[in-house]
Amino acid sequence: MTSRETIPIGTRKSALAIAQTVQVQSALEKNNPTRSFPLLRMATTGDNNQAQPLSSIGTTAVFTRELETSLEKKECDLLVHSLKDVPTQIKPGFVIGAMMKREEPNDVMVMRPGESKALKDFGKGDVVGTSSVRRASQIRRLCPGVQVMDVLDAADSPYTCLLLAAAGLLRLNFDERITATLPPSVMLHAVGQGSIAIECRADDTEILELIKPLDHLPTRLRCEAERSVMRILEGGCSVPIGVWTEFVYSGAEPTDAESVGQLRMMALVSSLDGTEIAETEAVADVNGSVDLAIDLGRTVANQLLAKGADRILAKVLKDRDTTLVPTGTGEEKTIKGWEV
Ligand SMILES: NCc1[nH]cc(CCC(=O)O)c1CC(=O)O
Repeated sequence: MTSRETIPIGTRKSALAIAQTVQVQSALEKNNPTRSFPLLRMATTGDNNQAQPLSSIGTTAVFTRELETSLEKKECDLLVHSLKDVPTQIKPGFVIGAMMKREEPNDVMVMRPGESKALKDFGKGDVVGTSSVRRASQIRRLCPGVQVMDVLDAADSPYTCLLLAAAGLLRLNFDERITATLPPSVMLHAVGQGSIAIECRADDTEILELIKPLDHLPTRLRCEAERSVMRILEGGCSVPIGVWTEFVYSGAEPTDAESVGQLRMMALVSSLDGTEIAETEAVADVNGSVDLAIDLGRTVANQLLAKGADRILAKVLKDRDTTLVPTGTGEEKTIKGWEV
């Protein structure tokens, strides 16, 4: 087969999606100066139904399905996604050929310019803006009495703060709007948060070779471990699972960026009101092996199940059907989406 000169990249149209895709495009252009990588921009089910609950339009692949159809029809040869949005079970015939070096995976707090308030001082009267059930349940647990409101709900701004992913803000050059970065002792981030995934057809060896240099092993190992936890727990649906992964070293931290020590993972599953929680952690020598990273995820998932995660998840899924969620203030609100 002759090598392709023009390699279209499929992407969503949002500002964040385009910023991420341009990052991939630049890296590919740099490594392959004789080839071109035009962008093919598409709207997805998730983009077309922003006023509707994600749960009512289907919870899986709402941001990836149309892109995969286009990849299948060979209208494009690779897709760029936030790894966080990619279902843990990839459709047969497709693979994540690269997970790019992870941006800061943490969630952050954004307040009005010049304002700041420590989360420990949050309570009754404070309104926290987020559409994520994972962030909402952890913040309710940490700050009893706070009101959590969907970001889409507010006409004017009643919020003390918003909770968002650091990665999205950094990629859109809103660094200065970050009031505080939340460490894992405060909030565990979403599975895969902060990494960009490049998806291609599983049998397209030419593209697999082309994107291989963009795969970052430490990121791959961390994210495969995280996705393994989710795959076991979710049963196909988005649920409030928070994770944290890091490499730990017995001696001094090595200077080699690709070096991987022991992989440590923390994880939790929380009820929507934050009152019930299963949390755990584990460490394993993964020796650069994706299979061993996946095993660590399995161990963590089983520890969570032993601590009652299945009961909490069953309740969360039941609450999702009614879409009414207690806010901790005695009121009930409708969750518009099931972003994690
Ligand atoms: N939920 C939508 C979404 N999907 C990916 C990101 C940010 C980038 C990333 O997590 O890698 C965001 C925004 C956010 O959660 O604040």
